[in-house]
Amino acid sequence: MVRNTDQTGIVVTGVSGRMGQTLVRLVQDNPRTQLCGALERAGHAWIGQDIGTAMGGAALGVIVTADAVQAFERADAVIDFTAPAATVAFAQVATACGVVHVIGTTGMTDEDIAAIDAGADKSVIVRAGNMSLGVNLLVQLTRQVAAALDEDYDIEVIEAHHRHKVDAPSGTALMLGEAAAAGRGVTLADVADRGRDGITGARARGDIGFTAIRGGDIIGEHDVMFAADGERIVLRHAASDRSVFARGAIKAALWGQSQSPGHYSMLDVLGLS
Ligand SMILES: NC(=O)C1=CN([C@@H]2O[C@H](COP(=O)(O)OP(=O)(O)OC[C@H]3O[C@@H](n4cnc5c(N)ncnc54)[C@H](OP(=O)(O)O)[C@@H]3O)[C@@H](O)[C@H]2O)C=CC1
Ligand SMILES: O=C(O)C1=N[C@H](C(=O)O)C[C@H](O)C1
Repeated sequence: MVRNTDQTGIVVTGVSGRMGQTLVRLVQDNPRTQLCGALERAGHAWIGQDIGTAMGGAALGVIVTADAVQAFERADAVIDFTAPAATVAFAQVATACGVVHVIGTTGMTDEDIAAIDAGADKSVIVRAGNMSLGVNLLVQLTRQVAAALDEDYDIEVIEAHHRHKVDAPSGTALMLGEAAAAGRGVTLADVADRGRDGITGARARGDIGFTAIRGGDIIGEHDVMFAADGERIVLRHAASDRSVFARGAIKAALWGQSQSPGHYSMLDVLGLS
């Protein structure tokens, strides 16, 4: 693969995954980006194969590798939708190689995020539980509606995803919960009600509740409900194609090229912060 210096060179991690394959296609289709690396975990069946043929199409001239250092060294950005442990490890390599790290991985602990942020004084990190324009607008709307309504309105975040998803609540649900809490001027950790089961007692005033549905091939649906006596407001986003997340991630990788080191969100990328 010969690097085209007119294009932003992108490495995609977890290339055999749902988001990995979507990203490979969209990076390849975007005239401003060049796929210059394809990563999978050591021992994966795709290692050593051309990513295009591994995905069932034409060869793209990029061989799937488990060597992150070698892949990141010749890139401008890495787009990473994998798993928390992998993302923490990739963050160290991205910082060492000076590439923009766009992180879509969810389910991270506070310790994982602190480990990733350790590199933010030296490199550009863009992380968001949801990279779509629609959800980031929904985040802003949620904050505004929560600020306008008092605690007579019970806030519930309801999310639905495919049967393979391993983390709950979703990263998006947590973003929406944070936005609702910020609108109310409270800390989410103090008011979050997650995983009701059994004799839970009545709902506490001011709580923000979470419900996770898992089934079939649902790509990602999120409702924020404000329920009061006599009326209900529901803000809703439904994704019907993973390309909405991939397009946002590519936008972040391009935007990150002209930023100073730091930890950014998709709201920054979209000018909504
Ligand atoms: N922020 C956003 O907008 C979005 C975020 N996501 C998040 O992205 C993540 C991935 O989602 P999805 O694509 O559906 O999941 P998949 O399970 O389909 O894909 C994850 C990929 O990462 C690979 N992987 C895991 N560990 C490593 C490693 N150490 N090195 C290299 N590759 C590794 C997996 O390989 P293997 O199969 O061998 O484990 C797999 O190919 C999830 O956290 C999800 O919540 C998803 C959509 C949108
Ligand atoms: O795992 C997924 O699929 C998705 N994960 C993200 C999340 O946890 O919110 C974003 C999107 O909803 C799809």
